[in-house]
Amino acid sequence: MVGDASSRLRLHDLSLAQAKRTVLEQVDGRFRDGAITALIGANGAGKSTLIQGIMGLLPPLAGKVECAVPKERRAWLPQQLALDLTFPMSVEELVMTGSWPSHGALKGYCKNHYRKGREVMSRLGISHLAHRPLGELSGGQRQRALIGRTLMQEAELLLLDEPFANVDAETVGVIMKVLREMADAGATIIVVLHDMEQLSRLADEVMVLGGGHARWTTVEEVAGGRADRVTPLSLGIPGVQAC
Ligand SMILES: Nc1ncnc2c1ncn2[C@@H]1O[C@H](COP(=O)(O)OP(=O)(O)OP(=O)(O)O)[C@@H](O)[C@H]1O
Repeated sequence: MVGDASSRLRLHDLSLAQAKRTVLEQVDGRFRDGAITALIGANGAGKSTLIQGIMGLLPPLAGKVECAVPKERRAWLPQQLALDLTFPMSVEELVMTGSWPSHGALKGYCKNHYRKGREVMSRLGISHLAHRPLGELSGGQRQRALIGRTLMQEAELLLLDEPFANVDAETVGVIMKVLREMADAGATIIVVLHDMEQLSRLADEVMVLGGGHARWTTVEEVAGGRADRVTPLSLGIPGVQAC
């Protein structure tokens, strides 16, 4: 069942491949609306692959992704290394592009867009950087601007791939606060994380990838270093299955 109040993103027996090589098999699960799910696993376990599959950038080998979040409310923040932010654009211009998925890229902005853009930059503490070119930002400033873009978009499904890599501690705190506020407003958030301290601070639920499969565990299990030994859990969400 898809589209009920509790979970607008579900994976059914999902298998994904990169360059014809199977990376993940039979991944099942529901991602709860309003929850932050940490996606963890060793390098090469398939975390980015799963994110690409959920975003529809990688067609399934088998199974399916069911997502009831409208396309214009889905946002994906790739790893910073994968981003080319050298093109000539200011922080404000980047944030404003968050309105494109729902408003269109060619219509121009009205004063409400600009007001909202200013609010978003203020919330992230980057108002003073509004006219700074992206190429002149630090890693943390850049990440705040990118999160600002997703706020401008009013993202209801947000996938973030290692959002705290190369980011200062203050920015980590600011971004965590904004992500929690987005989740409290009902957004479904999935975050690839490597740092267990960040996971403990941020995550409500945890999906572990390894050996080509996924399983659900809890923050407590991961914090206790037992994630590799837990049996699949439903995390209290009826119907969640794990491999
Ligand atoms: N574009 C690609 N072409 C071919 N193989 C790929 C491609 N992208 C990823 N892979 C392979 O797919 C597997 C899963 O990679 P993926 O990037 O999803 O892992 P990850 O868990 O995100 O790793 P990391 O923690 O290092 O970012 C790896 O074996 C990787 O080499």
